[in-house]
Amino acid sequence: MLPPSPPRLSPHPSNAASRRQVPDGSGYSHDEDASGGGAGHADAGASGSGRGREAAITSIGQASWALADAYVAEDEALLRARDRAREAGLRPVTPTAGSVLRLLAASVGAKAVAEIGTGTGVSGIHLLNGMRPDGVLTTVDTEPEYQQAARQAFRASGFAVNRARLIPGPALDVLPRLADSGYDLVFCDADRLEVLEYLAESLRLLRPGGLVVFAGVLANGRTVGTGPQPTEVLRLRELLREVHESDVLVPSLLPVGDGLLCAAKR
Ligand SMILES: C[S@@+](CC[C@H](N)C(=O)[O-])C[C@H]1O[C@@H](n2cnc3c(N)ncnc32)[C@H](O)[C@@H]1O
Repeated sequence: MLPPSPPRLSPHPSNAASRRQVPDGSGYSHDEDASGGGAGHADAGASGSGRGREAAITSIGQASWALADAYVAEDEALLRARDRAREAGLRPVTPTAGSVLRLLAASVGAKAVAEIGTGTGVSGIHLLNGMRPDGVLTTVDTEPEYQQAARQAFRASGFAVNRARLIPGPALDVLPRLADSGYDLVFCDADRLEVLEYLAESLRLLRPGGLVVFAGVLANGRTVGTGPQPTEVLRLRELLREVHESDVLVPSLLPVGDGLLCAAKR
């Protein structure tokens, strides 16, 4: 059965597509051109055949993902930050992934969160929304102009200036300066080639019971793809293996957005 169409939950016009966007589990990342026929395109005329059944399932999947993203109801400040990310060619977390970050931050009662990859502040706002009212987000990015946009977005969302510490610079230079066991949650969303180093740093930064979260671990399906893959995909596979085999981590791989790998530190 198709999920109910939610008139009050329909995506904001700036999320809904001027381009046609296919919610296929990678949220807003997957654009389809106006001629249709993309990988996730439902073929209503083919019902009854195997292909038709598959198309119907895909269509239900798309509707479900659209509902999940729309359910979050992002406010104006978040939508503006999202627009700025799009203009900058960045790929922020999807609304659903953002809501998971908010949930996780709230679940651990996060007072201190470290974020690698500020972007224009989309994930940062979701994290701040879940953190304790006196919590501080420490967020690192190589690009000062993205951080300036994020600073404005945090202000527009109503967060006091002292709720966010924005540190410009390469993550692997900045992270060693952050305190051991000083963080409740570490969110990694920067350079996929460095994910193994981010994991090592996260284990040092997290208190016992803290959470580490990696965005984009499915790499648009390439992580499970066959054939030769770029180095960043090989790194992501190593990350998945390392987290899975770790004695100190309790992991879960959520097929949300482009894949959220979450793990609690024992
Ligand atoms: C996908 S965007 C982050 C999006 C953001 N988390 C959000 O959801 O709004 C990745 C960001 O990582 C930053 N970045 C890339 N390599 C980095 C590095 N080595 N150290 C710190 N930041 C880096 C980029 O400048 C970019 O802003």
